[in-house]
Amino acid sequence: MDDRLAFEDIRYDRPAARVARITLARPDKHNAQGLRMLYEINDALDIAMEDDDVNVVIVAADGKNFSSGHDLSDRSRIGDLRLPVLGFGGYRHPGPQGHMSREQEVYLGFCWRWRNLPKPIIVAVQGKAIAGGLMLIWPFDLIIAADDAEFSDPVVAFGMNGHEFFVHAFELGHRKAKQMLLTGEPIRAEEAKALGMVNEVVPRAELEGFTLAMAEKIASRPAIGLKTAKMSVNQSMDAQGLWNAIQSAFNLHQFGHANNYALHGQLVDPAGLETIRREARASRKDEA
Ligand SMILES: C/C=C/C(=O)SCCNC(=O)CCNC(=O)[C@H](O)C(C)(C)COP(=O)(O)OP(=O)(O)OC[C@H]1O[C@@H](n2cnc3c(N)ncnc32)[C@H](O)[C@@H]1OP(=O)(O)O
Repeated sequence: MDDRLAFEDIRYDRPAARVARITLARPDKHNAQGLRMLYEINDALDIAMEDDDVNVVIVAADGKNFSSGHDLSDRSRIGDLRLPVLGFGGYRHPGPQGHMSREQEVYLGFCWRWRNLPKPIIVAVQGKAIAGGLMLIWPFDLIIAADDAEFSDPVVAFGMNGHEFFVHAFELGHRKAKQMLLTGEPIRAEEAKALGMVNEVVPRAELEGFTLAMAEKIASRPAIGLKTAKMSVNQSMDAQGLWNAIQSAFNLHQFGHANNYALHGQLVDPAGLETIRREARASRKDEA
């Protein structure tokens, strides 16, 4: 057995011929993404890419919510878990310098790498995908949403511009991107589909089966056609300046952390967390 399959925060399985599936498996924390989860996803994607019997990958999540974003309680450090795979280096520098290196590795680096992998990757989303949770969705190719899915990036409340893989305007159009960021409010599944951000919306109970059926259909096609079609669409977005836009926003993101560091002695404005939690509680009351 491949040693890398001994995962803790995800599962890797093969639910159908030529289909691999990665499942986020921390439902008690709403699939908050600590370093371990991010490195495990990266390893699992490597396994799927190296396997010539896999044509398509599904990314799914256990539990009520797809992901609550970065694990705000994670105190592990790059190098505690395994050697860095992208090697930006400088992770141990204090303050914003080291923080920027770490975010280049585990957020920007991973997301851009995942976005450019040669096989199609389909994400199945239910419940909330908050801030960094979008980084486990937007790098991938097709998005199937349950009818209860909602997408938000409320981190302006932390004094930040948004999460680190800044493709918001490409995903939503510039006006909706601004609304999402400036208000912190979620975009729900049907609206996300109308905006072209989500491919299909299905009842929650049908999410797994629908996604698997689509994956099997795609997986029956030749790998070279899948790879070149994916690359061609990606390159048309590259030609519109996607990568340059992402990097510019990443630099502003680092400025935001440095500013918070200077003002609050930490990388985010601590008042923001309470704002986000209060608004999440209020939205649950509205739903009840
Ligand atoms: C640039 C920055 C990017 C980022 O991604 S920053 C992170 C942004 N995300 C958030 O701020 C999300 C905060 N979490 C929430 O708003 C709520 O949670 C939810 C709406 C997701 C769920 O609410 P409910 O159903 O009431 O569950 P619960 O009691 O709040 O959470 C259950 C357990 O999950 C932990 N948890 C939730 N989100 C995170 C997280 N992002 N990082 C670490 N832990 C998290 C809690 O603390 C708690 O834990 P325990 O059971 O031990 O008390």
